[in-house]
Amino acid sequence: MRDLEKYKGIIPAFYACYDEEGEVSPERIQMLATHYLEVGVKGLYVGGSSGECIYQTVNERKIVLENVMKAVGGKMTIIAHIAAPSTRDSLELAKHAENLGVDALAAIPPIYFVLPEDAIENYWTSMVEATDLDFIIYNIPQTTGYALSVTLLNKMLAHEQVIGVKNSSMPVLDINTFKLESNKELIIFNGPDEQFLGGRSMGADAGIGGTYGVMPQAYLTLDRYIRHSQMREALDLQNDINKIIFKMVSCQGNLYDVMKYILSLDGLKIGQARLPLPRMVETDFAIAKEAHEMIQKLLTKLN
Ligand SMILES: CC(=O)N[C@H](C=O)[C@@H](O)[C@H](O)[C@H](O)CO
Ligand SMILES: CC(=O)C(=O)O
Repeated sequence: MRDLEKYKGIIPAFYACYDEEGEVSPERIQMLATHYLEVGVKGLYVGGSSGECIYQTVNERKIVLENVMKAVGGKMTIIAHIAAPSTRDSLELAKHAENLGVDALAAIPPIYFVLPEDAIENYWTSMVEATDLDFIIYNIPQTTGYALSVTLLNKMLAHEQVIGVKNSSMPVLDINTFKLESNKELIIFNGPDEQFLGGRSMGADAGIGGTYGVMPQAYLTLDRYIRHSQMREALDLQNDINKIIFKMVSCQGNLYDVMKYILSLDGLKIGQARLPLPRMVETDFAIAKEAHEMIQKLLTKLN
């Protein structure tokens, strides 16, 4: 039986860290990873959507993971997202991640071409077979165009290494369905941060999220309320979190660019989001500052 306890908690999706020229910055990666270790989150999810993996070369993705591991490896749970457009590159990243000693691999389905389900199964299975690591399916239909079926989930769960799903589809019912219809005990990570409470209430064991990185303490508290069945407090806090997310996404610039700017206001400089992700426009800066103030107020209230 694999140890699933090490995944049960708050796992921020790690942001891409660039220098002022837009190059992957080893120093900034180590600085940001160390920051999250000090905040006390359970682990990090490296190289996913928030890590801008889609816009990075295989070599850059390796540098990112190497520096995360250098800073916090062995001190927190590390999940490496290793899906790349080709199976070939994904396998290279999988083996590299295993050599670095990460805890688990995660992968989206193949992107761009709409492929039949058996091609998706083959893609994931090659990654599972490439290493001995735990493997997490990443279900995010709104960006990949493929919604995980219970049939494929159960085929994948037949592999001992496949331990669960990071579920970013919007229906909370999907989480519940995967829990009830799966043929073995599995771990489910809530994806949409706006419904962390909903996902956890309907069976998610943990969370991996894109906005945890700008307010990890808020999600740590929310997770604690849920574990202690303080549902009234949990809903109030989820609402406070959502007002901040709604504020951030009201910017024209991409959410990742906005969150990087917000982190920079706290001295955590990790550059800008990579194009073609839209950068912040002039009017966004005041909105992002407001979001930053809302975060500070919330954290003060929680302390
Ligand atoms: C579509 C998407 O990227 N979803 C992320 C992961 O599940 C979430 O963490 C969002 O970043 C978050 O819920 C903000 O909308
Ligand atoms: C947002 C998220 O979970 C990701 O980076 O994939």
